[in-house]
Amino acid sequence: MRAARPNRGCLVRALQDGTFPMTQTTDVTAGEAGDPSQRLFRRTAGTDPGQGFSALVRITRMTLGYPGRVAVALVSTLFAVAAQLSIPVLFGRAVDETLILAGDDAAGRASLVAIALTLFAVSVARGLFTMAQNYTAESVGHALAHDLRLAVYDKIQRLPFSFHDRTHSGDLITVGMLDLEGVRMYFSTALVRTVLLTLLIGIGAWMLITTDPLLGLLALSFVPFAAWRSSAMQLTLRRTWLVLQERLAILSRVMEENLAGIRVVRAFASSRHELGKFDAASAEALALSHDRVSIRVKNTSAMTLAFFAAMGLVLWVGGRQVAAGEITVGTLATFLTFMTILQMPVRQLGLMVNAYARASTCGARLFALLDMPVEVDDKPGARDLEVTEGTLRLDNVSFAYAGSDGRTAVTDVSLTARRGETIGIVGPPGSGKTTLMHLIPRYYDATSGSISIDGQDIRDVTLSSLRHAVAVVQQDSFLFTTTIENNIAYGDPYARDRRIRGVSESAQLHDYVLGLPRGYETVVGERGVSLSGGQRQRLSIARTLMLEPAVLIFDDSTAAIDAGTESRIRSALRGYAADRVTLIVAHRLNSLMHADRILFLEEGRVVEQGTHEELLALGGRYKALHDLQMRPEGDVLDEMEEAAT
Ligand SMILES: Nc1ncnc2c1ncn2[C@@H]1O[C@H](COP(=O)(O)OP(=O)(O)OP(=O)(O)O)[C@@H](O)[C@H]1O
Repeated sequence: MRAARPNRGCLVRALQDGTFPMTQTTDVTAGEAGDPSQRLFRRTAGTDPGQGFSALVRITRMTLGYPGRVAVALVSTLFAVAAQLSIPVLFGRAVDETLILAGDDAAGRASLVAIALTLFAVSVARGLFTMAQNYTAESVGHALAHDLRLAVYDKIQRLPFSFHDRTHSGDLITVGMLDLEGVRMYFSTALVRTVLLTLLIGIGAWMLITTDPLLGLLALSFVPFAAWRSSAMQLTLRRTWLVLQERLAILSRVMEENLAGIRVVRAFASSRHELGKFDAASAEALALSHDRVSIRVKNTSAMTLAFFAAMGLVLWVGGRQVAAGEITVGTLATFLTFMTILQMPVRQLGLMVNAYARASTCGARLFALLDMPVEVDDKPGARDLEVTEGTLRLDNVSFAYAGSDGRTAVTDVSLTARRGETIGIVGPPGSGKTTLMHLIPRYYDATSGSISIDGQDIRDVTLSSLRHAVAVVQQDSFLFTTTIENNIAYGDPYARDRRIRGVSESAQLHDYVLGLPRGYETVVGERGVSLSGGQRQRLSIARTLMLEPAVLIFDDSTAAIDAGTESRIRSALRGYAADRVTLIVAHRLNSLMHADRILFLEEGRVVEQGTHEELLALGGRYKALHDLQMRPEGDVLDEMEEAAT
């Protein structure tokens, strides 16, 4: 019976409680319980205050790595504040001078002109210093972001496969883009603005209060309210922004999955169901966006009201004082001008508070990623692998994936393969063939036992030398969006054309490429010419053949190639295989029955091994598989029908 489709309400609820129906790998919370590092990527999860504070200290220290630019930014801020504070004073004096100019007083006029010119010069200076402050502060942020971006990229390259198994690539990209942005803004929006606002409000308040305490307090009365509302607004906006980010991430994953699986969606006529998922995610994002606009509008209006109320009070009280001759009109103008100047920075105080909050959480997440241990890495003092005899040896190798509760995917596998030998590995799906192959180039480290090449334990040699010596033609043949030639020469960008053509011929790709209008210059990959599965696999084989490794692994990499082409590839590689150990994982026995030895894996263990003939004579699992594959299809179907009746 077909399960009922979830209605829209269910989908919205599912989005809210994080149980949105998606594949396991796309669920942001997947694996979180067993793996604390995954909490790193929950954007709405709170950061430990201690971690947040140490992140701020660390960003500040990193910022000091650009002392010249930091000094220029801070000095420019000081001068910009000084210029800004003198504007209301000069303006007040200009007003008083104007009033004194009742008669045609030449000296008074000259003084007014001098004040006007000074005011102009101070305004220009203020503009120039503010420009220098903004430019240098931003440039410090960008330089820091550049360094961190490289560090994040480098880290992602070095993090173990087990980490990538559990982590959605979109989450890593988010850390590398959004979190980095939060850290980038720290110096200009948090630190420099703190200096600016402290000086501006501090010195300004002192100037006003010493001039007239009552009027000064009235002029500053809007500051605490505006600062509070602005900070509260920004922090609320930030919280909703984080939720919005998660909603948008879900939206983009729904879209990504739909694009990647467009054929499945169409084939199952599920467009309406998929549209429902997308609609639910989008409606959530829309509702949040409305909330955000409403928060912003309400708070901005409240701050404007507070400012004009304070201004009204200053005018009322100040006007009475002017009438009573206690202060001059110029002094009142100074107070009003100062309020106008102070208004914008105070209203933006929330941005500063937000910049601290953002930098602390973004920084904590970013540093958690950067500080993550690289499980598979070079040992201190590791030496390059030296291949002499070219012998590969596995001694009682076992392996369990992280989070598998100790259930081993590979158990006690031992094997010795000498140069020139070909070893076939066969077994039912999930029996551990790929896992075993991934232990040899150290994509994962064996949980117990050891693997060595020419007597050197692979954990004692450098990873780069090991991966030059062990090449894997993967199950999934990933192509870069570039020419066929560049894709083949990926492991050796300076390879001569002749060599590229040679490996392409061995992989039975050459004739196909020559048939393309642009030949080896044809661009492939996501947006280029689409190659068939078999052509992609042949390209992937050609790319690996460029490496001249000591151990060559074919991980079910000829499954999409027809038997005739595969046999031609095998013949072409005969000489090549004589110079190295070749391991062939395959489901089709035709692909490996020529091997010198064949291992039959079941539930991670080698249950049978020998040559093709020996295994047939043994009459065990290999023979059963052989009989199944070699029998005419009709016989198998008859047998299945018989079993069913
Ligand atoms: N990255 C992973 N994380 C956790 N478990 C995994 C991972 N990859 C594979 N496994 C599990 O390890 C076991 C062996 O998988 P493996 O891919 O090695 O089998 P296989 O024999 O190569 O299968 P197939 O023939 O289908 O390619 C399976 O139970 C599988 O679910």
